[in-house]
Formats: sequence, C-alpha cells, structure tokens
Amino acid sequence: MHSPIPHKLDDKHSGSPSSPSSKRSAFRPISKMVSKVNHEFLSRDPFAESSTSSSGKDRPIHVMTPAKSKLGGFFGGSNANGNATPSSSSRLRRPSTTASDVSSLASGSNTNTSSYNDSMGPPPVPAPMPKIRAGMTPEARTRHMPLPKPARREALGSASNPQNQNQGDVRPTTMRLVRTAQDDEEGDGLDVPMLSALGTRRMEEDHVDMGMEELQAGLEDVSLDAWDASRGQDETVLVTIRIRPISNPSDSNAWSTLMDAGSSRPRTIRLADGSRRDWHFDQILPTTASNAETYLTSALPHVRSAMLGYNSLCFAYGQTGSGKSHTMSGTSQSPGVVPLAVEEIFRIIKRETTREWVLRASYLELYNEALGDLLAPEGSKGEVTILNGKKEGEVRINGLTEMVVTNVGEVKKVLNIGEGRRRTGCTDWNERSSRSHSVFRIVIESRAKGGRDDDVRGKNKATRISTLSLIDLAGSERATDNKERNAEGKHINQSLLTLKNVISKLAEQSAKKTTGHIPYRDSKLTRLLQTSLSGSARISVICTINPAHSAVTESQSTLNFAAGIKRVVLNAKQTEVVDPAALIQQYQNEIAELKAKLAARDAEVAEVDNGPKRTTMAQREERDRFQNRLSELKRLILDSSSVAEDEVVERSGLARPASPSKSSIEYDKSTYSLQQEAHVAQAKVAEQQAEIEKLKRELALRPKDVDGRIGELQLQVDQLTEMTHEYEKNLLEPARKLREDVEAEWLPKVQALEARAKEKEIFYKALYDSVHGLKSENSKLKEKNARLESVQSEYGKLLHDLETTMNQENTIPTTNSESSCFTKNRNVSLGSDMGVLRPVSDNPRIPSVSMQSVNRNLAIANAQKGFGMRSLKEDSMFDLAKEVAELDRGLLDETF
Ligand SMILES: Nc1ncnc2c1ncn2[C@@H]1O[C@H](COP(=O)(O)OP(=O)(O)OP(=O)(O)O)[C@@H](O)[C@H]1O
Repeated sequence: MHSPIPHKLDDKHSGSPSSPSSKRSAFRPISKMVSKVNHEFLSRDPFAESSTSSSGKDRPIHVMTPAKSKLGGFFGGSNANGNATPSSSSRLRRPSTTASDVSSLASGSNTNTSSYNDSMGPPPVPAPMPKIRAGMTPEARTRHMPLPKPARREALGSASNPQNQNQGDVRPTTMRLVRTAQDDEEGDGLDVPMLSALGTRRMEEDHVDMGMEELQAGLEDVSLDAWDASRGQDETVLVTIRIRPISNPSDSNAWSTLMDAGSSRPRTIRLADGSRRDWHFDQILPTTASNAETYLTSALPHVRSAMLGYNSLCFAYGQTGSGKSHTMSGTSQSPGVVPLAVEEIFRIIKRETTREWVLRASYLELYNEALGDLLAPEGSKGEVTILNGKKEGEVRINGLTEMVVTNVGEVKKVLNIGEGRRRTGCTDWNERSSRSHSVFRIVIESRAKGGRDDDVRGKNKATRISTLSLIDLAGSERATDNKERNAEGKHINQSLLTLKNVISKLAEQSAKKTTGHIPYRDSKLTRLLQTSLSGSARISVICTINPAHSAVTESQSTLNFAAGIKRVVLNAKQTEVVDPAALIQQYQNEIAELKAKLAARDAEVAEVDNGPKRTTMAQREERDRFQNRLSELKRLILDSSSVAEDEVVERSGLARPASPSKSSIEYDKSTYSLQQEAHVAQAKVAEQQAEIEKLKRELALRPKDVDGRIGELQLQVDQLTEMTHEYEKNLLEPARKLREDVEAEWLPKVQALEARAKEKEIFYKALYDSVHGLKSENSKLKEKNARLESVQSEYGKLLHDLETTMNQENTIPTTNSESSCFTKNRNVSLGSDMGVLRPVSDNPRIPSVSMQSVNRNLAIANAQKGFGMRSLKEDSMFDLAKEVAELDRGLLDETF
C-alpha cells in the first residue's frame, strides 16, 4: 500500500497545489502561549440578548455583499481565482443516499429507530443492533399526543373538523400555540417561527421512524449534478441538535422534542418541565440516534457539496462531554462523521465515471491559541500561520502539510497520525476530553475526463476546487482545580466566546441587511473560519447537548448558539476555474511531458538500434525513472477505476488496510514499455519479498527479545527494591539509635520522678484524710461542747429551781446519820437545822455550789436512794448529774 504523499502548503498557494517536490518551509514549535482570558464564557452569552430581542423574526435575511460571497481561502476555496461563476446556489434540501449507502450504513449501529420520550430511562449504549423500523400507528400517535393547555393552545379543529383530522385519527393531529397579548407583552424570547405556523406534535413514543429509508432511497442513482440542481436558491446553515444518551441511570431527560406536521423528524425542542420557550431547528436527533443517522442527516449533503466544488464546513459544537468527538470521530463499531465522509468521497469517485480527482488531506489543531500541524514530519516544528488571502476577508494557511491520498486506507493513516498527536486530557466531565479544536480538511480537485490534446495539457480545462472541513471543537467548560486544565479551558472558552460573538453579529447583520465590522481577529478560531463564516461555504453545525438536568444551563447556551447560527445566511458558490496551480493540472502537465519524453526515447532507440536490447544502462535507468514517475502520477489521479469494489462498501472499511488501487490499463503501450513495467514490478515484488522475509525474521526473534527485556526489567526492579531497602535501612538506623540513647538516659529519671510523684500523691491523700478526720472530730467536739454548755446551763437552772423550791418548802427529809456522813466525806452538809439542801463545807472559801462537788454529792445521794429521802426534784437533779458525769467522762476520753 502506498503512503499518502506529503504536500506542503506555502504562502503563495494556500490551499492550492505547489509542486510535490517543493521543499517544506521551516517549522517552529507550537506555541503554548497562555493569554488572559475572559472567564465568563458561560455567563456571557451573546445570544441570550439577541434571541429575546429578535422575537418574532422568523426568517433569516441574506445580507452578504457579492464581494464577500466570492471569498476563497482556507475554508472557502483557496484556489478560487476570482473567476468563480455563481452557480444556482440553492436552498438546502435533505438528500437521500444510494442503495450502497443503505447497505454500508446498515451495519449494526444504523438503527432506524429513535426515542423522544423524556421520561425514558437511560438509552441503550449504541452497539450493533438489527435495523428496526418502529413507526407509529395513527392510534399510537393519537394516544400519545397531549392536548394543548386550554388557556394557551387550541386545537386547530376538533375531531368533527375533517380539515384537521388525519385519516383514521380520532383526534386532530395538528395543534397550534395561540399567541396571546400577554405573550407579546412579556416577550417569550422566541427567535423562531411560532409553533402556530408550524403545527407540531409532541413525540412521546420510544421509537420513531427517522425517515432514513426514504432519505437513502431518494439518493439512489442520483448523480451529483442532478442532486445539486434539485436544490433551491437561498441557503442557510443546516443546524442539527443531537441529544446524547443519559449517562447517569438515575437521571432523566430534561428536554422534550416536538414533531412538526409533515416532518419525519422532530424540529422543535423545549424543556420537559413545560416552560414556554421553544427552539426550532432543521432537525433534532434524539438520544437513540446513531452516528450513521447523524451523518446521513447532517453531513452527507455537505460531503456531496464539497465533491461538487462547493466549499463545505461541518462542525460539532457543544458543552464538554456532550458528544462532539463521538459524533465527529465515533468508534470502530460506530464510525462518526469524519470516517463516513471519507468513505462517501471514495464512493462518489467510484460512481462518477466521467470525472477524475486529486485529493489531499491535512489535519491541524488550535491549542491554547496556537495553530499546530498534526501531520508535520517528525522533528519539524510544524509552524502554521494564518495569512490574508488575495481577496478581502479571505484567509489562507501557510506551512500546513498536505498528504495526497488515494484510498481510504491512506486517509486512515492521516487520521491516525493526527489523532495520535491531538491533545486530550481528563477533566471532571470527560475522561478523554479534547483540549484543542481540531480541523480535518480535504481539498478536492476534480475535472471532466478526456477531451482534446490541449485539454489534456490542461490549457482550457476547468477544475473544480473545494475544501471539505470537518471540525471537532473543544467543549465549553467550567473552571476546575487543575491549573493546566484551567489554562486550556480559558483559551477554549475565549475562542468559543469569540465564535459566539461573531455568529451573533453575522446574524444581526443578516437580519438588518447591513454590513459592518465582524471581530474575526479576536481569536484564531474565528480567523480560521473567517472565509467560511462570511458566506462562501455550505455549513452544517451539529450542536450536541447533554440531556441531564444538571446541564440545562449549558444546553440552553448551546441552543442559543444554534439559533444564532441558523440566522446567518450563506451564499456558497461552486468553484470551477481554469487554474494552472491546481495539483491535478500540474500532474496532468507532468504526465503529458513524461509521455512525450518516453515516446521520443522509444523512437530514438528504434531508429538507431532497431530494438531495445542495444540500449545503454544509463538510458534504461532514465527510462525506468520516467516510467516510475508516470505510474506514480497516474496513481495519484483518481477515477472510477481507482477505487476498489470492496473499498467503500463495508462500513468497517476504515478498520482494515486499504486494497491496492487498480490503475487503468493502456492497450496501446509498446512491448518494450510493458517489459520495462514488468521488470520494475518484478524488482518491486522481490524487494517486498525481501522486506517480508526480514520482518519475519524480526518477528521470530521478537519473543526472545521480549523475554530478555522482561528479564532486564525484572533485574532493574530487584535492584530498585534492594536500593529501597538499603535506603530505608540507612535512613532509619540513626533515628533508632538516637531513640535508644535518649531512652537509656532519661528512662530511670522519668521512673524516679514518677515514683516520687506517686509517694507524694499517697502522702497527700493520707494528709487529706487525717485533716478531714480532724475536722470532723473537731466539729463533733464543738457539738458536744455546745450540748454540755446547754446541759450545764439547764443544770444550773434546775439547781436554782431546786434551791428555790427547797427554800419554799423548807423541808428535805434526812436523817442525822445521813447528813453527817455526807458532811464527813465531802465537807458538805445538808444543814438539817436550816431545812434546806445546800452545800455545807468546813472551808468557807469553797463556793456554795461547785459543779463537780455537787455532782459527786448527788452521785452519792443517788447511791443512797434506797433511803427514800429525796423528793421528785431531787430525782431529776440526779438524772442531770448523771448525764453531766457521762458527758464529763466522754470529754475526758476524747481528750486523751
Ligand atoms: N450519542 C452518544 N452515544 C453514545 N455515547 C456517547 C454519545 N455521545 C457521547 N458519548 C460518550 O460520552 C463520552 C464523552 O463524549 P465526547 O468525548 O464525544 O464528548 P465531547 O463533547 O467531545 O467532549 P470534549 O469537549 O470534552 O472533548 C464518550 O465516552 C462518548 O463515547
């Protein structure tokens, strides 16, 4: 298989061919400039105002000046030399595809079913599945169609009105919103035709026929020119909304879609919560739409347009993680717009038998406001710059590598190289988020085959030159904690914001039919798209939205952008020019020259030597060179026979190596030429055989190498493990020693201190207990003392009372013996002569009554109570005396 031929764009021929042998210009590294960026991407939505202000303006108005409409350049046909003749640029109609489209798209992912049900659970992950046609019955339609709210809507008619009733339906299938005066006052922000003008049905079925079969059938056997002729005049951007499947199973679809009467696909979208704002677009693809369906409805017309000579642009726009890359690139199971478009290109080449083609592909990215060539040769800097084109508003790219491609496999190579170099990163929202805007571009040159000799030399032959640009924009996003992601995010948001501003201004000018300054230069993205956006390309925008409730704000912003770009009017022209700089022209010139040289050489040899056998080695080598170059050039110019039958039929074409291309056989070649060709072919076969053998040998050696390498790596791992152990040992040993020393020195001290502390604690406890005991004893003593005092005072009182009583009664029965005994023992006597009980003492200094003596006397008296000489008062005195004695004794005991 041949590799794509690199072809460098220089600043003289941006988008136009330069000699394949021309040297590549110098490269410089992709700059990683980080400029200050407006963080308010999501909040600053230029459409938020314009959409509300343009309420009721339902038709876009073309305002492009003729000069602008003819712009060429990077996305607008860089080879256009100004002689482009305006063709019947026409209103965009939905095309259909051929039978081969049908078969190729029917592989697995091309389901023919769609879901619009808000309340549905998560849709199935796209996977190969049989094609199901699940159209609604009229009954089902009727069952699911909600009745309009009475205050806002009224059915266009009732079941009794046959005008509003489909055959077989029991309810009207059309309804309309009635615009009330209140609506007009409030302004509902609608920038699209009111539903009243459209007649819509809310779709709640699980699966709806997307009309793919009709679409495909309609394109069958229709030539490109016939298809183009069937299109109308005016053209706007084809705007598709694609709702990705719900990723969180517990979430539900925040959006609902409505089907217009007579349309096979929904065109109106609104929030499922019933809010009044509707957005209206060319088509809305539900969560179940496959990549193939997306491609057929949204990109196929633009691929066809590009093959017809119209510059065409298809890009995906949407919040990060909403499915842009899935839509544009897809997977091997479900290829996206880019691989399907590539297949379509070769399918068309195969079908259009009257034309020949040259294709060249390039791939660039815009990362942090710096352009990078994704196909730049290894080691080169890949410097890419945007320059002004020949005409006002036209831009061209300088320094971009272009590969001449001849089959699907070569394009796959180009894509793989570019994809491999593209920057992606993990964000909070997308594990493999595109961190740059990427532009995959194919320049398509074609012209009619055959013609007069001078035509073959290309003098008078018109060439169609156009560019198909397929763009995967990076997604708008919020700030994160990651610095690098944030810096990238700022640049992404800045460029998308500028894109929004530019679209908003273009839409405004379209509506007002004015011209004015458009800030294309505010970002490289808009500068890159300038030629296309200014009207000279057919544009399709696939706006992807995430149906989650948490993403509603971002989705609304995306829908506003989509509504804005829908209002931009285009005026793309078919570029068919006589351009000597066209690559196909240069190739044809070179082929003609080589043919002439070879013919002259053959004639020379025949004349001199009458046969090829006598030619010199140098002559033979020169001839081989001519012949090889001729073969190579013929290979690069494609026609119907260049595309192998099986190359474009299978949907998985991109996943397998491309088949070798068939070159046309020339029956008028001389025997010598054929011999030479056979010789070259044999040499090539031998060379390839040697290469195969070499590869086989390498392959045979490989397991050993792998084992050896594994062994080496294992050794390294062991060494590293050992090093780690050593390191740990060395690092931990001093710490351990230090700990031991410190412990040895301080442990006894600490223990002694702890023991002392414990002793002190015990001592303090004992002290505390004894103080506590003393305190309590003290308080008891105080109590007893108080009681003693009270007893004493009572005793005194009683004594006093006794004395008083005795004085009054004057009689205490005593005997002489008793009183003498009493007197004798205690120096106290009871003077019987006086008749009163009073202390009697020999010592006149002894007080008359002493506590102790009385006590003793009374005790004695008590002992003598058997004599019966005491009165009642004496008894109580005895008791008291007894008590006092006890107290006395107690006090004495406690004291000692
Ligand atoms: N229609 C869809 N069907 C199935 N899976 C989808 C669909 N859309 C998106 N996805 C999945 O969602 C994830 C994010 O999608 P994708 O990378 O395409 O988002 P993005 O918009 O390109 O994000 P970013 O701007 O961050 O690059 C991927 O795993 C992708 O496979």
